[in-house]
This record gives sequence, structure tokens and C-alpha cells, in this order.
Amino acid sequence: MTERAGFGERLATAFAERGRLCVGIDPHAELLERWGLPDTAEGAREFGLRVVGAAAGRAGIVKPQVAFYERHGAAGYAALERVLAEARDAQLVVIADAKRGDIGTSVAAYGEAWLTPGSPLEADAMTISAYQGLGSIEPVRRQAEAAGKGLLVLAATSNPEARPIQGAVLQESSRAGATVAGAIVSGVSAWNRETAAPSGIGSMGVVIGATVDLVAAGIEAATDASGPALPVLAPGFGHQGAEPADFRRIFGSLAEGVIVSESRSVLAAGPDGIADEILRRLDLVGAARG
Ligand SMILES: O=c1ccn([C@@H]2O[C@H](COP(=O)(O)O)[C@@H](O)[C@H]2O)c(=O)[nH]1
Repeated sequence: MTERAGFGERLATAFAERGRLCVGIDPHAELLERWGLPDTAEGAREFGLRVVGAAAGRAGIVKPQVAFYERHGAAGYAALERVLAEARDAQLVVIADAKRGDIGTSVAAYGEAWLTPGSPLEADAMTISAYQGLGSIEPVRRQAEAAGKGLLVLAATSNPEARPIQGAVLQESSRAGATVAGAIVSGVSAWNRETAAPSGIGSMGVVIGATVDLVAAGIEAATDASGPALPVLAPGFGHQGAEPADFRRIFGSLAEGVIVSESRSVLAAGPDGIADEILRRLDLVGAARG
């Protein structure tokens, strides 16, 4: 196994060499049909491998949506293992969109699954939920740091129904007065400042939808520009309405670490059109190059 740089460093290289587009791998039933593939684990594997083939040498980052493999049970996991391995062999930065979360040894087991070098489901980073408290995911933070992996903690997700909970104001804590989303951004930013970041981008990051108003969500107030840039996985571009070319305006002082994530808007191009669509979407985020 060849030695890979840490997540933040790999992200910085991907941004510089390939741009910020992250191609989602979401083999849901409708897309599989459009791609002429069966709605089975084999279909999901073939879909994922073709997306990886189209992304390799064009985009720098892919994000398999774990749920679409999990729904096929053990065979789906075998398919996902293959897609993850091919993506990593193709030198893509791989973000497993697993949205796991729990406490103690249970959350640590999730970390082992997705972030251990050499594990069957190894990715470069995973999405994780801190709904049980930021401290509950501390074991995975330690695993990620030890293995040079990344964590992307859900802060303000792209779906509008998240707003009442993620925008709720904390009453009793060291962050009283902050929104839940803002507190997560501040807490993860503090972790990120502690990670070694030779590239200027850290490895501890957050998920913030491109559809979110950062001021209303209490995130702007929580942003601290010191230290390495905070990785921000940003779904909500493309099919959900946000324009990739607008990412700097949308994210302001967080823009440096933004990963522009798109699934359906790219995948809808089908197997024959996806390579060109990736190049077209990369151009839309073109201001991000360099
Ligand atoms: O806040 C979030 C977090 C994750 N997602 C996931 O991203 C993709 C979005 O797909 P599109 O087709 O580009 O809308 C999908 O896998 C979601 O589960 C998100 O949308 N919002």
C-alpha cells in the first residue's frame, strides 16, 4: 500500500490540480434505469465504477452515498467496497457519505469501518453526525487524526426541514447564545486548528448546504478565519438549486475550504455524457481553480 498524504493536504492538491467539484455517486433506482442498469447491487457497482472512470483524470473528488449501496444488503456493501477501492486507486479523494454517529466504542467502530487504512470500506473522509454531542464523536476524531483521515460533521444541512433544529439557540453550555449549527462550526473549527496542516487546509471539517443562509443559521458569527482553512462539504448545488459559480458569494470567508458537491445534476447526463458533464460543471466552478 502506498503512503497517502493527509486529508487536508489531498484536498488542497485536488483543488489546485482539478478544481473543487465533488462528483456524487448516488445510484438510486431512477438513475440506474436511466443508465440502463438493473436496480441491484451489481447495477450499483457498475454505476459507481463508471462514475469513477469518468471522474478519474477530470475531477479530483468523489462522494459515494452509502445509503444507495446499503439498501442492497451484503451484496451492496461488496459493491461499495469495489467502488471505494477503484476510486482510491484512481487517486481520487474519496468522501464516504455515511452520516454515522453514536457514542463510545460504537462510534469508534464506525470510525474503524470507514477510516482505518486497509479496511474494506476505507475512504479519505466520512460524514458524521454530532447529534449526540460533539464530544460523542471524539473517538473518531482521534482515529481520523492518527490515520491522516478527514471528518465532515453535519452542521447546517441543505434540506429546509433541518432549520428549526440546526438553527435552535443553545441555552446552557460554554456556547450559550450560539445556534446548534454555529456551535458545531466553532467546535470543529477549534479541532481543525489543532490538526497539522502543511497545505493550509485542515482535515476536520463540516457539512454546510449551499442552500443555507449563513447569517440566519448563525454560522457567520461562528466563523473564525485564523488557522488552516476549514473543509466544508457543500451539497445543494445543481439539482437543489444553488449555482456552483456562486460558491464564493454563498460561503464568504469559508469559501477557501468549500467542496462543491453535485450528484443528480452530473449523473443525469447518463453513461455517455457524464465525462463531458463533469468537465462542464468543473468549468462552472472555474473561478475556484488555482
Ligand atoms: O446536507 C446535506 C448532506 C448530504 N446531502 C447528500 O448530498 C447528495 C446531494 O445530491 P444532489 O443530487 O446533488 O442533490 C445526496 O447524496 C444527499 O444525501 C445533501 O443533499 N444535503
